[in-house]
Amino acid sequence: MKLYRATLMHTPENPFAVPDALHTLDDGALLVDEGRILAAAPYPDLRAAHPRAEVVDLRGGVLLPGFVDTHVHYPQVRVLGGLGMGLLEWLDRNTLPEEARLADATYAGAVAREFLSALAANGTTTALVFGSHYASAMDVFFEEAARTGLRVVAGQVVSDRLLRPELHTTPERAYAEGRALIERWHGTGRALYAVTPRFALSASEGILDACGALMGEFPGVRFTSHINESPREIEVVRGLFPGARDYLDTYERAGLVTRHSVLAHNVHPTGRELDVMAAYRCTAAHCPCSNSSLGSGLFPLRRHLQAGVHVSLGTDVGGGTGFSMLKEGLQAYFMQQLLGEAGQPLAPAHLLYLATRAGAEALDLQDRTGDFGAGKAFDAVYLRPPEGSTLATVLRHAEGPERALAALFTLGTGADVAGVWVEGDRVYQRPATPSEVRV
Ligand SMILES: Nc1nc2[nH]cnc2c(=O)[nH]1
Ligand SMILES: [Zn+2]
Repeated sequence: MKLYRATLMHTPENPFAVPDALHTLDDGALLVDEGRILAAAPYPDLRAAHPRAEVVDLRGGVLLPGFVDTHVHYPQVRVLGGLGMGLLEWLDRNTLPEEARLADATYAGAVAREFLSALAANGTTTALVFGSHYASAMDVFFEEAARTGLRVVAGQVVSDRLLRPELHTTPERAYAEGRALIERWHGTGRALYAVTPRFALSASEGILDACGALMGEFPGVRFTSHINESPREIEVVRGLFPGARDYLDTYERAGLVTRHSVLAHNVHPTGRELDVMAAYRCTAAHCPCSNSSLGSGLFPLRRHLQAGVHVSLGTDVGGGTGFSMLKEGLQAYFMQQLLGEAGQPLAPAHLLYLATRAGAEALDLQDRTGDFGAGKAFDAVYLRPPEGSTLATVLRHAEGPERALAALFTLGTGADVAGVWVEGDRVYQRPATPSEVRV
């Protein structure tokens, strides 16, 4: 039994729905046994009740639930920073040539290790990972993920048109390879499988039906894809599916829109699409850095919330600008500010919820992770800025927890991540500098 003593902040409830959803404990503690949280309470109370528990002293920083990144591409870590292009040109010139290199499983293994260590180093403990087009690269990925201890929900990406020939498969092969991967990896350790057609633009009705067949046969499996990202992409999809009511319908008609579906972007939805997404209780994964970088547009968060659509956050590496969910939170805030009257004002509690609990809900993992409630796994990120940094100064002078949390999102980076745990296992520890005591 361990007591993690720290300033605690979490959002066990949805701040878009209830007031006072931000829970904080200044000198708090989590009582953890075998990776599970038994209690969150003021440190003196838990210490008195459990005098023999080992204390892990994390004072001087803030302990948050581990971040949940609901849209991030494993094969794209090496092509981050491809600026100056819109979505379709960026795919052709920057991204797909790299994705083709993952045909080599040794290359894929090196990329997987780089990708997973970047997730952990940024405090992400659970990720919905867009995979590779190659089944061999997915086996390598799941093996490496198991080694790190991170929670991953991931799947082979499938496409059968309009990319590069070496990235294309067939409906039959997509089904057979998907089935084998699900049987090998879904529910193995901390991994789950997500059926993942790249987007309707690169998927025929036949391959979407093959995806639907997998979803029908394996009810616990998740679904993810892209939707309504850029105006040009939407126009091409309209031409490819003349019978579809809209972009969502290309997935809906194949049985791919469910409570277990996470659709990335949705920057340009119609009213019907929002209503249908709300009815199925599926999620829109908002990727604000990617939308800014690729010039995709300003995400209509308020329209999503008004329609009742659940929204989570994703980094969209490599269309995005890195692995930091703090940066995504800040960029989400900026974009709502820029929308003026049409924007949704975001308080620090909203940013924390979007980066943690909302992602857990998107993946239907809210009983396991996303906040510090009793019974949840101890999945956590310890943010402790280096002495002398601007963030350390601002935190020291912050008037109250909301201001401290706002400072973490405004100024925090990967350099402030001092420790990360999944189910009580430490998956990242910042290398000690000479002036720093290890935690
Ligand atoms: N942002 C983004 N959008 C996509 N649409 C289809 N593929 C991709 C991708 O790799 N990144
Ligand atoms: Zn993406």
